[in-house]
Amino acid sequence: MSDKGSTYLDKILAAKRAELAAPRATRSGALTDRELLELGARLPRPRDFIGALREGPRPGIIAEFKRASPSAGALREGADARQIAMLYAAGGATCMSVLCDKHFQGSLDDLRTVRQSVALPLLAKDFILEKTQIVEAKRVGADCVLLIVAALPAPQLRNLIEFSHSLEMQVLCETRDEAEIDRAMAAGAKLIGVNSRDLQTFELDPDRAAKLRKYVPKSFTYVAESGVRSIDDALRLRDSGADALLIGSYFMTAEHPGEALRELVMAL
Ligand SMILES: O=P(O)(O)OC[C@@H](O)[C@@H](O)c1c[nH]c2ccccc12
Repeated sequence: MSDKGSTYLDKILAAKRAELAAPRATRSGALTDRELLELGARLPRPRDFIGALREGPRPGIIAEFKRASPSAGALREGADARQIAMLYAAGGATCMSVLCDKHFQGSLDDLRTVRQSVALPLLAKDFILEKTQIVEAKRVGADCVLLIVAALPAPQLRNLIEFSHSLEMQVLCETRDEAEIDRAMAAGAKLIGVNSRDLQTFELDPDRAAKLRKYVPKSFTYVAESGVRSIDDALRLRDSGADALLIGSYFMTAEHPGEALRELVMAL
């Protein structure tokens, strides 16, 4: 891909900025920081996403609802968020992730549907650039939000982490190298993800999450994100010391997503 040097991530972020700049129907669109905090604080208290990963069997599985991806196209025709969520819960997922961005054919409505269907802690998987998005994610029932280090300058990253924490929401801070891991930890993240897929090119480096494990102290919770395509892949990541595995496509493309998940959980 990459016309004129712009990457997948650049394009998705540009689209997200345009979306955020457009007049919004939601109530939180034009609020001050203080009003946002007040609004967000009144919403129901989130579940303990990190606690579930640390207390459950290791590694915990964060099973992702993902209709499509820019690199692979549609993963599951007509995927139903409620049905998949119930299969994931019954199959033994520790937590769930729901893709909310339109480039993945996702939406906040999917997250709301999943929240109404299962009691698992939920991650809002979106490209978050501002506080309104965190309040909106909380409003539809997210317990944790994704913040991508490569998408956020350091002060903004710290600010969004603090804001999430003040709403009692947790943050999965996504990184791709040692420098980004350092930035995530310095910004106050407790849950650190390493994405084995490069969001600039969507290329997969299957060993990345295992290789970078050593840069994150055990007091943090470490998530290996993307690229699990077999039970062997999951076992390798377990053996590298990942606390949790974030898996989408493998389950979404399985004939029986709940069975594929159950088999994987049994093997770990
Ligand atoms: O489908 P996979 O390879 O199992 O990957 C899941 C998840 O890690 C991936 O969807 C993801 C990780 N970080 C992201 C950031 C934005 C969008 C998507 C992602």
